[in-house]
Amino acid sequence: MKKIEAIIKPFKLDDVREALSEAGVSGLTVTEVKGFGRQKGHTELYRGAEYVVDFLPKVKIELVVDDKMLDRCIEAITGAARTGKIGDGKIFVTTVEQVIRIRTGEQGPEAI
Ligand SMILES: Nc1ncnc2c1ncn2[C@@H]1O[C@H](COP(=O)(O)OP(=O)(O)OP(=O)(O)O)[C@@H](O)[C@H]1O
Repeated sequence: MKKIEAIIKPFKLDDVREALSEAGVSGLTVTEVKGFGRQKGHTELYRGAEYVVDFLPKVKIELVVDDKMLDRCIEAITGAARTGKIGDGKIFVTTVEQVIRIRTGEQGPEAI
């Protein structure tokens, strides 16, 4: 099982959610976040050190999927979230050891 964390532009959330639903995703978590990448966010010099003084609002989508769904989900997110302009975001993928559905006690891919 894999966890996908995607940081996207907030106005792309509906498109990404729709694309992921079409890809067969059954659940996800969305959080409003702030951040900066290589090109956005301003830096300031203060006593010789650089400080970040500006964070841009972004949306973080988290979903855990079966391994065989991973590529399809990444394609859905990149296809729906891309504008081609800077700040389109990033996708991080990590391995998930266990998933438990609290109501039933199911574990593993069945619990996703
Ligand atoms: N290495 C990172 N770790 C954690 N979050 C990150 C990282 N890089 C980017 N982010 C998050 O992703 C958001 C979007 O990143 P962004 O698209 O600006 O990255 P970038 O590398 O500058 O890409 P681009 O060249 O397309 O602008 C950031 O605002 C931040 O929240």
